[in-house]
Amino acid sequence: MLNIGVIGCGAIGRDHIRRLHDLVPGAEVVACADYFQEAADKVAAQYGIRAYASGEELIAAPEVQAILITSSDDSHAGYVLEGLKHGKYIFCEKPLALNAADCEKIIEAELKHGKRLVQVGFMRRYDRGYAEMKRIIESGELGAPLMIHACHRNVSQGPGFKTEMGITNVAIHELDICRWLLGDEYKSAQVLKVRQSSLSNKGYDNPQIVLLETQNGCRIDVEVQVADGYGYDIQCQVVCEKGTINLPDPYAVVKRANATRSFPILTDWKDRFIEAYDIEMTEWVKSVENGKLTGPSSWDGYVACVAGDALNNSRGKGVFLPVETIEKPELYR
Ligand SMILES: NC(=O)c1ccc[n+]([C@@H]2O[C@H](COP(=O)([O-])OP(=O)(O)OC[C@H]3O[C@@H](n4cnc5c(N)ncnc54)[C@H](O)[C@@H]3O)[C@@H](O)[C@H]2O)c1
Ligand SMILES: O[C@H]1[C@H](O)[C@@H](O)[C@H](O)[C@@H](O)[C@H]1O
Repeated sequence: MLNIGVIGCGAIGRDHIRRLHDLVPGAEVVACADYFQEAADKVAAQYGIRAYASGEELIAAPEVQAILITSSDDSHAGYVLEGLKHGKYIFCEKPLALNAADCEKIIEAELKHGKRLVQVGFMRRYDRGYAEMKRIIESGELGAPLMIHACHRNVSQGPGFKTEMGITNVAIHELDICRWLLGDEYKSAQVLKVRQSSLSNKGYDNPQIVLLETQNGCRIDVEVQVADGYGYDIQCQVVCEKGTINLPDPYAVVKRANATRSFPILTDWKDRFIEAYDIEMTEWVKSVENGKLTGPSSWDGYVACVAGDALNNSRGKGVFLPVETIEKPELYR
């Protein structure tokens, strides 16, 4: 059994605890912590586990063999570095950090262990639709990929949302999945402010358009809507030389009534990617037990943040900025 401690008992923290407890073989959640003690106490009472007073105490606890970080974005890098100090396996929800500089510190600390200890929560890599798209691209049957048109639409945002988070919190998924699908790296990036939705009247840009160019010359555009008012809608089309590949919509029953065919659109990431999260957690636990992580690495978390930095720095400038990484260490090749 892998004894796991979870830092962050909010929406996804509780969802991952449920799946680790109910579904994932070989996993046991033994501890939790949250900035708000009541949140941790509630989860601890529900599962009969120990609530620690801080993330740091949980990380240091001898009973905790592996750490799951599901606290807010700005706390990730600090907890990952703390976990690495203790040489523990860490699953960190996306983003790995708020910027590339913090990711570099994580890479440096992980390299000292000579093995991978960190996995990043880019769960789309475990989604059946994206996996099949990658298989088709790699088979070469449609020729070279030329372009990706994608969109990432959320229903609404809570208080405190900022324009930059449209990149670091939201589009970060596309920044990972596009390079993974294409097997290519980014060359330059630019974010555009376009005509604003009246639903965005809360102090942040909505929509924004993310533009990327890859080293092989592919062009990528991602529409980022953080408040679309209608549903959680993730779309992706890869245009290849001899055809196109589309991410399937999630399963939905079609209703025929009142001279209309209709089907529901999901509103929550929890439901949209439920299968991907299940597979992600199962594979993570298996790979920790085998002593060899196989999922998205600190390097992947870093590259997404390098592109994210370029995008956020480009805002309002009207130019593409270069996406430049450090040399890729052998550990991540
Ligand atoms: N992979 C995905 O699709 C996915 C989906 C949802 C959320 N996430 C990521 O997971 C994280 C949590 O998201 P959420 O939707 O559950 O948010 P949330 O606000 O519902 O929960 C965050 C929890 O972390 C706690 N917290 C905040 N700062 C903390 C700190 N310094 N130490 C300990 N606890 C702290 C909060 O009190 C809260 O209970 C975010 O980083 C988010 O980007 C990823
Ligand atoms: O934290 C969430 C999560 O990562 C979702 O997958 C994403 O679609 C949302 O935009 C983001 O706020």
